Amino acid sequence: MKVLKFGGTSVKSAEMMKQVGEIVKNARAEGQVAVVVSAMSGITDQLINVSTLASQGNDTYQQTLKEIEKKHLQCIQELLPPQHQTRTVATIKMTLNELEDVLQGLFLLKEISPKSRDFVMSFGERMSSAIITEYFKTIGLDALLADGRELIVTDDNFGNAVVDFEETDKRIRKYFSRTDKLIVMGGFIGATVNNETTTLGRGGSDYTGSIIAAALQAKMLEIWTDVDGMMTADPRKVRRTMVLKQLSYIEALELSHFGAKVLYPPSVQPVLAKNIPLKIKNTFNPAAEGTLVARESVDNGSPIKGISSIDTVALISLNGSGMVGVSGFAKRLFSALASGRINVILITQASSEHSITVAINASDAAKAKTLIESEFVQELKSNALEPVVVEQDLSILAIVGENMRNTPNVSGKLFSSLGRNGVNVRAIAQGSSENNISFVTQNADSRKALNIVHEAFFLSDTRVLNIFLVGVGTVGGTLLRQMREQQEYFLQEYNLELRVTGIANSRKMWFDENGIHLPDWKNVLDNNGEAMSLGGFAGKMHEMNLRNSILVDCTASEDVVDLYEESLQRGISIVTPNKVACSGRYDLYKRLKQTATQRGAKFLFETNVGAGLPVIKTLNDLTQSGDKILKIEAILSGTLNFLFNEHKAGVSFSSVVKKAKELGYSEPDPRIDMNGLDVARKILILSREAGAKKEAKDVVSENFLPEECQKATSIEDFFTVLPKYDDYFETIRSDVEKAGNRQRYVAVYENGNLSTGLRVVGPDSPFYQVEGNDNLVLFWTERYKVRPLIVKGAGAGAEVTAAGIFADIIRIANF
Ligand SMILES: NC(=O)C1=CN([C@@H]2O[C@H](COP(=O)(O)OP(=O)(O)OC[C@H]3O[C@@H](n4cnc5c(N)ncnc54)[C@H](OP(=O)(O)O)[C@@H]3O)[C@@H](O)[C@H]2O)C=CC1
Ligand SMILES: N[C@@H](CC=O)C(=O)O
Repeated sequence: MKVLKFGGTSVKSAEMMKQVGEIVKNARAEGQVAVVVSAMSGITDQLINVSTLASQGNDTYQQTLKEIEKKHLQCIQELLPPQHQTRTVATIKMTLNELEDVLQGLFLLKEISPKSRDFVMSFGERMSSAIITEYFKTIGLDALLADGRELIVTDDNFGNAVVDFEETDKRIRKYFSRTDKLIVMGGFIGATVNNETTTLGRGGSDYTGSIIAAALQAKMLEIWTDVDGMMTADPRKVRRTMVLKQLSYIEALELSHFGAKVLYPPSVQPVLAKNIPLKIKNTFNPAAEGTLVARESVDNGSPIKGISSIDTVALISLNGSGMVGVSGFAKRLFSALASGRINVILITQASSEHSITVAINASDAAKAKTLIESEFVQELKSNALEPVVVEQDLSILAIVGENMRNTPNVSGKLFSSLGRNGVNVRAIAQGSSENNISFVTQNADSRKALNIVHEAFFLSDTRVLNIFLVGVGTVGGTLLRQMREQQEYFLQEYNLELRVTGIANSRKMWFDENGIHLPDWKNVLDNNGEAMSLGGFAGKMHEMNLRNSILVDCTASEDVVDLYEESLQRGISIVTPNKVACSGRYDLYKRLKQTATQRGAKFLFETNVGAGLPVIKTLNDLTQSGDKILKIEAILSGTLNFLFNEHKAGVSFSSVVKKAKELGYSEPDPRIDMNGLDVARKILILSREAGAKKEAKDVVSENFLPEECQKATSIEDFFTVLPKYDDYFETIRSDVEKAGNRQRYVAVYENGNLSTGLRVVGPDSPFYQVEGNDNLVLFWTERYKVRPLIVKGAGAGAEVTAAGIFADIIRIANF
């Protein structure tokens, strides 16, 4: 004997009932079958609605009643051949007349009891089972309709009736022993010994199937629904979920308790007790393998089987020194909650015994608080207890799996992945069975947390980086092109998905949680983008709340820097070539680094010095390995070096400056290169990274830009003024060249002193042969005392800078 239970979506229409007919026919061909059906999808809610409206004296219930009738009659018309329709239509009409009478009674009395509500709710299953039984007969199945109320005996706890298994099993066995026919019955409903209709709780049709299967010692219970099986997580909230092939009863129970709606939790118990396998199958896709629930858990390559969540949770905490060492507090707390029939979902108590926290349904919070306050009225008055604390807008997430038992580092992996992404955990519970670790987070973090944990346990070989890029100019635009070219490579070779989820320039911003199609970013931003505001950008990025988020700042703006601290606080990493933050006030630089460390986020700015060259990394490697920096001497401006190398006889200085801008070497405003500010910022950053507590004012900096150029009102204006000084620069250049020397702009950090300035260097200087837009950095250290450690190469340009930013982004993936 096999018991097949079909849910509401499986019988929602004539078309679906035909599909059910096919499935049942195939099963029947292999042996004895019993079928349990739910009400047609949506009908139970409509029945609750009509009963509420009627009991409120609102006659619009009649309208909904008509809709219920229409849906069933239409189904009959589409499903049954004409000669079978009359009898079934008559049955349904009679049933609906009975319902109408009951509703009329509720309307007149203006009241409803749990008992009459159960009676009204029973009509959904009664009608769907009657229709499908008739249909089965038309396709050659020897179907016989059974009424659940004659077989399932319960107490009178209406709405959630408790089954009398002894009597129920007896009746089921007797009923089935009298016939070989295909028994069809509506699930969800039962009756008391006095024949009062009861219901078994929402989702109770699964339970009916399980009760029948257990009573008949069936070889299998199949739950046919609208998904391919139990998933590793809710697919509406998590992408790339997987169907679980096999679960143990315990795992299925744990997952369904914590919100996986595929299975109604009580339905596991009867089949578990009889060791009857349960299979979850998809009526819409019968070929899919489904999920088998059996005694044994299988190894699926992960210590956990799934993650589930409940999003309507409140925490209630009882704190106070009066609890310490005093027995009976917990008992009184739980008795108070039980007296209000309040279900406790999670419990935590600190070993100091100073506090107990329970998680309950949010809708019970006010009632729970009142009950607790009245139970502990004396202790609260005497301050032995602090006022009861209620926290709302919370979610519980649970990871579930029998293989967690005795597997070290499951909780380590769970909480470190959450911590790295800035998800705060409010409460934790793990049973000693180690089947489940539950934790409480803010509602706003629930979806993100699900994705983080899912990725950590099921997609450990695949990671997603969600990138929010502000600044899509010379460097940012090149970065987008490089990422587009490498996206496929990272996915294939490293299972790393680079998803650009937000972009902005100073005018427009655009977001796409699924990743912006990079070949089109410009069009999309220009044509679809909304007006840019930094508050709006940050707000949207925080609202999206995606795991592994990175804010990439490719502007030269001070305002964008204002976004860093809150982003890091929220666990969003920062990658930037913008030097403003690290060369601004020392306390901001320090705070950003500390916040990143505290929040498990990264703050990476390798391209602040030397563009794509590994200057900061080299310095960090030296200091972290215990070396001591004695001196840093460096050419740090690619633009200035380019100017000194390309300015030749017959080539005007101003034309070379223009070229440096066109080639993307200079700052958006080239005066920042030429007045020495860019180099001053870089040497300041290196000194800070070497451990010095320095401010911008500590850098003695030489500006060789004529005052009129400096004072130009705009960049355009600057380029108009600059040619006036071509002769001035040419005189300096030719004098230096005549003497066999070259000009260089050199920064030095030594003995705590910082300076930058022009130098005339001869062929014996290491700076003489630094070509094009190259940088050269000499690190003199305790270990590199005789000859310095040298970093050399292109120190400016969009390609190398974007590559350095890209490398920082990838470093985050590799942490
Ligand atoms: N070029 C190089 O070799 C190197 C550059 N860097 C640094 O890279 C950064 C970017 O330089 P680069 O690409 O040349 O500059 P660009 O001027 O070409 O691009 C700047 C981008 O930032 C946008 N932007 C400016 N202000 C804001 C704002 N407040 N909000 C949103 N977007 C803004 C601009 O938008 P819009 O177009 O609308 O104005 C533009 O998209 C600079 O900090 C520079 O110091 C670092 C190392 C090397
Ligand atoms: N403008 C800078 C670019 C990198 O910071 C330079 O020329 O070095």
